This record gives sequence, structure tokens and C-alpha cells, in this order.
Amino acid sequence: MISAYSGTAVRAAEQPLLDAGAGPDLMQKAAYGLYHAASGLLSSRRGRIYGSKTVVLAGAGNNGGDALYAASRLLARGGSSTAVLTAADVHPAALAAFRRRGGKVLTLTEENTGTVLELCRASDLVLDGILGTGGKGGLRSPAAGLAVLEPARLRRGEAPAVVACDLPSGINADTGEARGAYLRADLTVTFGAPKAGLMAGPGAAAAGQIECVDIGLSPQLRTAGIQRLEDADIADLLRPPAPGDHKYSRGVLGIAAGSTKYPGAAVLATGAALATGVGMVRFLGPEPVCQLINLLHPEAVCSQGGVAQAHVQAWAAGPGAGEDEGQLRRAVDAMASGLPAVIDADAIAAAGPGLGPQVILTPHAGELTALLNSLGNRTDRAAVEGDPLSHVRHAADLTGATVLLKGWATLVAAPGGPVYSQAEATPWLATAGSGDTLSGILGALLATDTSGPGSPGHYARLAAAAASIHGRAGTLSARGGPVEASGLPASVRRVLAGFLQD
Ligand SMILES: NC(=O)C1=CN([C@@H]2O[C@H](COP(=O)(O)OP(=O)(O)OC[C@H]3O[C@@H](n4cnc5c(N)ncnc54)[C@H](O)[C@@H]3O)[C@@H](O)[C@H]2O)[C@@H](O)CC1
Ligand SMILES: [K+]
Repeated sequence: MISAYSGTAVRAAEQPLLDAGAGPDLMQKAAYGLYHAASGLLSSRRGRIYGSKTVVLAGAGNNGGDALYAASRLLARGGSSTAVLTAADVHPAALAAFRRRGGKVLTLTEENTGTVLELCRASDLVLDGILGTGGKGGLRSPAAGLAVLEPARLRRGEAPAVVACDLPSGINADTGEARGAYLRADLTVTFGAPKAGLMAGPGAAAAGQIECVDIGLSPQLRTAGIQRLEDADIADLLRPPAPGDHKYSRGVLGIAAGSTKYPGAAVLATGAALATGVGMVRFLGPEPVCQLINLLHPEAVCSQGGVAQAHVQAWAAGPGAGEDEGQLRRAVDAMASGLPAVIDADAIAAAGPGLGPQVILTPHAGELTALLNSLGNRTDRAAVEGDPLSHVRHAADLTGATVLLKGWATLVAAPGGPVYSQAEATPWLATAGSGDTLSGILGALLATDTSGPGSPGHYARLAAAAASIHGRAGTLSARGGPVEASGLPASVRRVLAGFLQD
């Protein structure tokens, strides 16, 4: 499990150490970690540090100090480096050390921004040390002019690689918001603990890969702002069949998805649930959709019955329900059943206060906006996309349900409890039918879960695991190209086999 903390919490954890005079020592530890990661990147991209060209963007605070000390170490290995100062009062000791190693220095102005961008593009590496956890708002002029710099991952790997010191400058370390211009990185080397702002909203997309350098803050850090499941955590949540299991003991999932207008959603949700592994799928829906399901997934047991008559351990309802009153009714009944239920798409609009954490709502940003507005919380889609962390937390607290917000980094909030962020997906997964397969995967995890409600956040962890499996299946299907949702179940099977073999 990766635990991320707000920038505010990390600064509070640092304070006693700073008061005890450990500031310079902490900075050297951070700078060494940054140098180590940057030199690894340079070595992998061009074979050696000797002869490499680095540009350090250095702002007024300690973030600039870290970056200058790291660049000094690259100078000592035979690289060349230019520091571009974005403020007048850059860390004096770090700048002096950089100069002593032979680093060149220039000051950024609006007039020379074009020349500095050329300098960056002709270099191998850009170290972004403009703003760290002390940053307030987006980059200001003249530094804002550097935000057009694209990291190598967005330029088919072409130099320069951009490495962010602690966090991409201009990103809010607590929330991941960008309230103005910000830089994007290939790699963010973060100190003490990952910042929550690297796992949500624009910050998650800007950070690139995240590497954490231990500078000895762990004993001071208490409550994580955001957590991320890793392989072992997900493997722990899976329930493969045991000898002696039969179809009913493994878990039966009820699916009320699709409609005569959108039959595909039923097929995709059912296919994904079967690929994730359940004892049985009971499918409820209109006759023509049942016929289609029987044709494509003959193992599913189909009927036009209601939720109350179906013996299941969990529900997946809502994908493709459209305006089908029968399916929307089933979704409402599933929410009220007390059983774990994943509720998607049009059915989300039926959610209100008083639900329990076993109900998992899976909106995209537009659906979350509509839900919050219907609960009296005026907002718009841009606000939700700009600060998804606050909005997903708010929706969970207002409804009492677990809320999974789909996005580049998927966020899952338990009511009053932990928030999880999973970022294994590829942008190619943004395709019709992708969400229907997520419902099927999560429904199957809920139906086969035998550990019960357990600790707070149990259902949020299952939802985060489903998002991770879905994201990995998408990445596996895509292999750098487009994804068809109908191909996802096959990849889900391979992803799960990987977890179960490890
Ligand atoms: N405090 C510590 O002990 C340690 C801090 N570390 C580094 O120090 C950073 C925090 O340092 P600071 O507190 O100095 O903060 P920053 O380095 O983030 O910079 C704050 C400075 O930038 C100015 N500023 C704020 N917002 C701005 C904006 N939008 N545009 C332009 N200027 C702006 C402020 O006036 C202030 O001078 C961390 O992110 C980390 O990189 C590390 O060296 C580890 C140890
Ligand atoms: K930075």
C-alpha cells in the first residue's frame, strides 16, 4: 500500500526536525535522492552522465535549493548545467555550491523566456525546482511561460526528460488542483512521503512516475490523505475458489444492466463479471436482452423477475439502463436491498442520502456533478475535474455510499473514511462500454467477497481493486493502441491469473 499525505501534513511532520536544526541535513538527503533518480534516468536514456546537459529551474524556496544541490552533483560527474532563476532570492548556499561546481546561471524574464525554452529543449534533462509544498496557486509570470514545456513522454520520448522536485510546480500539494499554469513531468521525485496532490486531479496527470525518497519523516506522519493499492493488497482481496466450493458458495452476482435500446451494456457487464470469476450470474432484464445474453453467455441464468426474488450475494445495476423503467426500478431495489451493490450510469441519479458504504456509486465527472447538484451542492463539471478529491469525498459523505469517480486516476472515497487512488489505466480506456466492464468486475469482487464489511473502507478497497484490475486490463489490451471494450474480459482473465500465480 502506498500512503500519500497532504503537503500540509508533510510540512507539519518536518517542523519539529527543522526546529531542531535538521533543515540542511534534510535538504541534503532530498537532493541526494533527486540526484540519484535523475542520474538513473540520464544513464538509461543516454548511457552516461558525463557530457549530459541539465537545466535547473530554481525558485525562491527550499524546492529550488534541493534542485540546485542535485544539479551540483551532476556537475561533479562531468555533466554541464545551467540554472534558470525564476525568483530574485534563490537559496544562497545551494546557488553558491552550484556556481563552485562550474554551473552557469541566468535569470528568467518575460523577454528571454523563448531562449530559455530553446535551452531546455536542447538539453537532456530539466529539473523543475520552481515550487514545492510552499507554492501558493499556479505559476506566475515569468515562470508561467515555461508551462508549455512538454515532458518526453508526450514527445515520443524525445529529450528533455522533465524531473519534478517534490511535485510539479504549480500543483497544489494537498489536492492536486492547478489554479493556474503548471509544469508536467516524466518523473516526480517526492520527499518524505508522496503528496496527496500527486494522486488526484491535474496533479496525478502531471506527475508522471512517482519515486519517493525517505528523509526520515515516517514516524511523524499519521493519517494518510490518499492510499494506493499495490499488487499484494489486490491479491489479498481476491477470493479464488477453494476445493469443496460449489457455484453457490463461490458467490452469485445479480446483474440488472442494459435495455432494448442499449443491449451491449448487458453483454459487457456480464462478460466482465464472468471473466473476473463468480459462481453464477443471474441476469435480470427485458426479454430481448435476455435472449442476447443467453446467446453470448449461455452460462448466465436470465429472467425478467425482480430484485426481491433473486438469491444473490451482490448486485451490479444501471449500465445501459437508459430510460428503461424496469431496469431503473431494479437498480433502486438493489440499492435498498442491504446487499453490496455497484450502481452505475443512469441509475446513479436515483441515489440520495442515507445509503450505506456497501452501495458503490461509479459516476464519471458529469454524473458526479449531476448527483451533487441533485443533493443541493451547486457545482459544475469544471470544478469537479479541477478538484476531484474534495468532490468525491463530499459525495460519499452526503450519500453515505462509497463513491468511485472514474478518471485518469480513479478516486474511491468511503463515507467519512479513506480515499484510494488507482492510476494503472491508459487513456485508450476512455471508450464506450469501458464503464460497463468496470461494473461487471466490481460486481464479481463484491459477490465473491467473504470477508464482509470488516474495517471502514472495506468496500472502497474492493472498488479500488476493481479499478486497478480494469486499468491493467485496458493497458494490456491496448499495447499502445486503441481498446475495444468487448476485448477487455479476456485481458481481465490474464490480469487476474497474474495476481493469483504470484
Ligand atoms: N522544509 C524542509 O525541511 C525540507 C523541504 N524540502 C523542500 O522544500 C520544499 C518546500 O520549501 P519552501 O517552504 O521553501 O517552499 P517552496 O520551495 O515551495 O517555495 C516557496 C517560495 O515560493 C514563493 N511562492 C509561493 N507561491 C508562489 C507562486 N505561485 N509563484 C511564485 N512564487 C511563489 C513563496 O513566496 C516562497 O518564497 C519542499 O517541497 C521540498 O522540495 C526538502 O528540502 C526536504 C526538507
Ligand atoms: K517542483
